[in-house]
Amino acid sequence: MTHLSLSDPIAVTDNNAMAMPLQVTGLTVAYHKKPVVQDVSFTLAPGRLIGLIGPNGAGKSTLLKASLGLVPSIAGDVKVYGKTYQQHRKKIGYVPQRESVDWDFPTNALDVVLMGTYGRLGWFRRPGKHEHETAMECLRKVGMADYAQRQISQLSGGQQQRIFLARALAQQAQLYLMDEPFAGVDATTEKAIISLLEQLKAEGKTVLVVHHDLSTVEAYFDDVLLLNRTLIGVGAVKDIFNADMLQQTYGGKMAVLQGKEGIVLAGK
Ligand SMILES: Nc1ncnc2c1ncn2[C@@H]1O[C@H](COP(=O)(O)OP(=O)(O)OP(=O)(O)O)[C@@H](O)[C@H]1O
Repeated sequence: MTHLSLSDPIAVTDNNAMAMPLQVTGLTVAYHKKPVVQDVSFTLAPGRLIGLIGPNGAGKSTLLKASLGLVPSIAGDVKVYGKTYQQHRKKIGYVPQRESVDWDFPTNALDVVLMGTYGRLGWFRRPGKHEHETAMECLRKVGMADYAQRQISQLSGGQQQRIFLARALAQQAQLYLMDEPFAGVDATTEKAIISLLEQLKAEGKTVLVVHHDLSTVEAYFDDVLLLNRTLIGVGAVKDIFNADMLQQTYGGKMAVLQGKEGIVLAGK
């Protein structure tokens, strides 16, 4: 029998070397027995910005929440870098819808961003100097350093959105799931957010973004997921973001017009 000494190289077989950031297979989620996401399967590749597109009530938020284990699924499987969400929790950063949060909670902006560092700290360790510096750096990146001590209830909607992004950045995740980060923000904030997303992509991270403005999809994203309870399509924007696929996604609710400036939706 041979024994390894401490100086021997240890061969590690990494079964997950090729594991993708997010792999969803046959996912079905129901509220009160009514399926709102049905048999959805897709894989997200590393270093991509992906738009999750679909009409109101299509199941976009539910799909994100189910991927994170925040709502139970009744069928299917979700793998994050080849493992369960619980095993790779630290690799995912989640930006929920702004309305889903109690902004009257008495805390300041810096503390909200510090919460992003908790996952890396583990139990019983309080954030120290290093975590404070990380949180301040993230606030700087979203242009909110001057508001660090401000109560979150006293921030505007767009500023709250930036704080959420800073918190996600502080998590130093590999995969980000963002629920409408552009909702209710002005043009300057929108530009700041998109340049942040591009930075994350340049670092090899994957960002899935629920997005409603069809006129910016081609400019912002590499890929799209088209959802209306079932998955209508997934792929590169240039391949599947077209009037025909959008008609299938939005159904009779909208007329999809191909204008000079891109896709235009008109209510019927
Ligand atoms: N907690 C819940 N309990 C019961 N039904 C729910 C719950 N959350 C969402 N739903 C329903 O599930 C469906 C999908 O909702 P979801 O919020 O995932 O859609 P969405 O695509 O994100 O919509 P929007 O674009 O309007 O934000 C909707 O019909 C909604 O009413």
